[in-house]
Amino acid sequence: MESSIIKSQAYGKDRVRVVRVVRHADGWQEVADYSVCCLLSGAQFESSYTKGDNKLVVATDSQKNTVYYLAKTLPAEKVMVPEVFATEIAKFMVNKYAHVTSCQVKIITKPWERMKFDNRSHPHSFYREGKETRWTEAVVTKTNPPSNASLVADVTSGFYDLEVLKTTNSSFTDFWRDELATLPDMPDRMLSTKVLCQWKVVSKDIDTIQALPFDTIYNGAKRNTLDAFANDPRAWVHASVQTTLYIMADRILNEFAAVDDVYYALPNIHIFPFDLSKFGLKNLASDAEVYMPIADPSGFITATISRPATKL
Ligand SMILES: O=c1[nH]c(=O)c2[nH]c(=O)[nH]c2[nH]1
Repeated sequence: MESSIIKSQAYGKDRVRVVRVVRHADGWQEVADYSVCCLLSGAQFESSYTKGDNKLVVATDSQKNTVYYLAKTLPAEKVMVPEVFATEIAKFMVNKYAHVTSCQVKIITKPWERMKFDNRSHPHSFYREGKETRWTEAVVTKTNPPSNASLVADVTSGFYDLEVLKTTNSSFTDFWRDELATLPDMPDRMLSTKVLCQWKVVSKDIDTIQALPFDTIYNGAKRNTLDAFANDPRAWVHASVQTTLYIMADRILNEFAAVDDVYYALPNIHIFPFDLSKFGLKNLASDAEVYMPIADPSGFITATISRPATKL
């Protein structure tokens, strides 16, 4: 047992729930609602695992306190953008504690939509529209531990549980045929998925990363996802979830130079026409109007898409 070695370790506080309100003089208010996970790493923590030595252990309780402390003391704009808040927390940890060489902060946001009445946005009332959830994970690392000399940050951001459905303009035909293939060609089908999309910005110094337009990238990723799903003619011509995924990611990479790669996970939530021929009713192929959603199993299409390596 005692000859075992630690291959990696990280510890901290998960599910730190914090709500930050920004109150403007004219009565307009903003809200950010977060669940934060903060994890510290460093070789000197090994003795807390192997020798029962807590001397260098920054209590997870203290890490939780730090999240609230920073939510109050940072300028509001550094708290309201989750990517910036995550990098601020991680930067604070690696700067304050010499023996912390890397800090990983994940923030899940609870999206509150501002209420609108007669097309006018309400100054301080919000509602939850869908299940779609934005999150981010920032990792800040000392380039030359244990010195504080320089820090690099990697940020991965995304959203999950964006549910979409279209009732036509999707197909799946001309696939591999053998004795195990029973699925007929589907030249026109329903398509439904629950989108998980994430994008990565790698190895930047903190100031460069914090200057990126994270809200714009998030809104653009969502817009491109929906637009490619509903409108991109290539998704219709090539016709598979795989093609739709590639088009979505390609559009995000083309629009946002700061994004290094894009990952999607797209379950193909099957909704098949219900065979009513026993009742003398035509409800298959082009006659389909009544469908049965299939809870399980679903297809599951994933890929990470990036730019081609630049030639030197
Ligand atoms: O878009 C699809 N891609 C597949 O790989 C596949 N496989 C399947 O059964 N249906 C679908 N649909």
